[in-house]
Amino acid sequence: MKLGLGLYRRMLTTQNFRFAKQAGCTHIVAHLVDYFPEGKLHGTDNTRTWGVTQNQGRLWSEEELSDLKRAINAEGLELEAIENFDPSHWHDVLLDGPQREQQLEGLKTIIRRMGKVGIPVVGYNFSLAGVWAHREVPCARGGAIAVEFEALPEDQQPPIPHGQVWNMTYDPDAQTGNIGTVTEKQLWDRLSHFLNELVPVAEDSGVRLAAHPDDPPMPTLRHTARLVHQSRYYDRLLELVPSSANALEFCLGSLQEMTEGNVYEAVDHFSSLGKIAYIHFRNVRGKVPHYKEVFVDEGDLDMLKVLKILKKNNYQGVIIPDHTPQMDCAAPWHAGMAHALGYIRAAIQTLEETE
Ligand SMILES: O=C(O)[C@@H](O)[C@@H](O)[C@H](O)[C@H](O)CO
Repeated sequence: MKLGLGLYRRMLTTQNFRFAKQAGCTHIVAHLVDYFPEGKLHGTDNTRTWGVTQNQGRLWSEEELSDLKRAINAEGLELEAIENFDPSHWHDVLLDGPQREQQLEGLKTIIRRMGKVGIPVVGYNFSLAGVWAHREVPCARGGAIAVEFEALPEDQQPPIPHGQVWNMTYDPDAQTGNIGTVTEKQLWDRLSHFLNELVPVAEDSGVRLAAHPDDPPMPTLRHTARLVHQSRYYDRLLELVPSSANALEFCLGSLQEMTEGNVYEAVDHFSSLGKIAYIHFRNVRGKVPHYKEVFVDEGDLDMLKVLKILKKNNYQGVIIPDHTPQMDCAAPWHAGMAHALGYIRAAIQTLEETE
């Protein structure tokens, strides 16, 4: 098992690479979409989104991907994954819009470039409403600020406006109105087309596509269906296009928030199949429709038990904390991460010693 750190676009700096190295990480997961400029997962509602996407008509170039990899390698770390496509690269893939085929070609180009540069994984979240309706509250130990989700009744959930998807605005000049209702069948058909097109290219390029489950794992949100809101839907996703390149960005927190299934069994099942590309290692209290994110050592999930199962199945991939509560100090994000990384590293070392 390898320890990694996820860094948002504006945090991809030498200083943060060193921070990761100092905390015992060997790998970096890089977010290239410019959300979270303040370096934390923040709340979202009708008025607050993840912002406007910055890459309209501009695919990530081979040069910028290799520059990033080089900068990370220079600090003695590996670049394991790019997490999330930019909505400006694939909004019509998600929304089944007129530019769908052209955008799929763009995604293929990105994957080929990643393969050439040697970045082995791209994490994606096939979701229309995205990570929506979290509130920032002091809900973790000692009053640490973290996010809480409490589902609004369906009729109070605002539909997704035109020009917006996955909680970001890709077209600030879009006409008024909204995308209306999207059914489960429509969404699975869109995913199926996406995977059929992309998985063969990923396979040829030596890149794995890794699916994030729904966060929050509600069956619908903002009148649009969700895909993986129970762990069994991960099986359905994998069966659509069987390939080693069709894999999972396995988010323990999201799985624990689901109402059905057993997370330990899911960890056992998907890790024994070799389907986990990398892991979001975070903890929560509660389940949908109401849960809170908490420190890794105070949630409902027994994180050590999870690691033992991974070890039993010889999981060799990367584990990142994903996000943590903010700690009260001059560097709230870094302190939260250092705490989680220290916890995971100690647990992995202990498990390795007992071999
Ligand atoms: O990094 C974060 O803070 C999260 O928002 C992500 O884990 C997110 O859930 C995934 O990237 C999927 O969009």
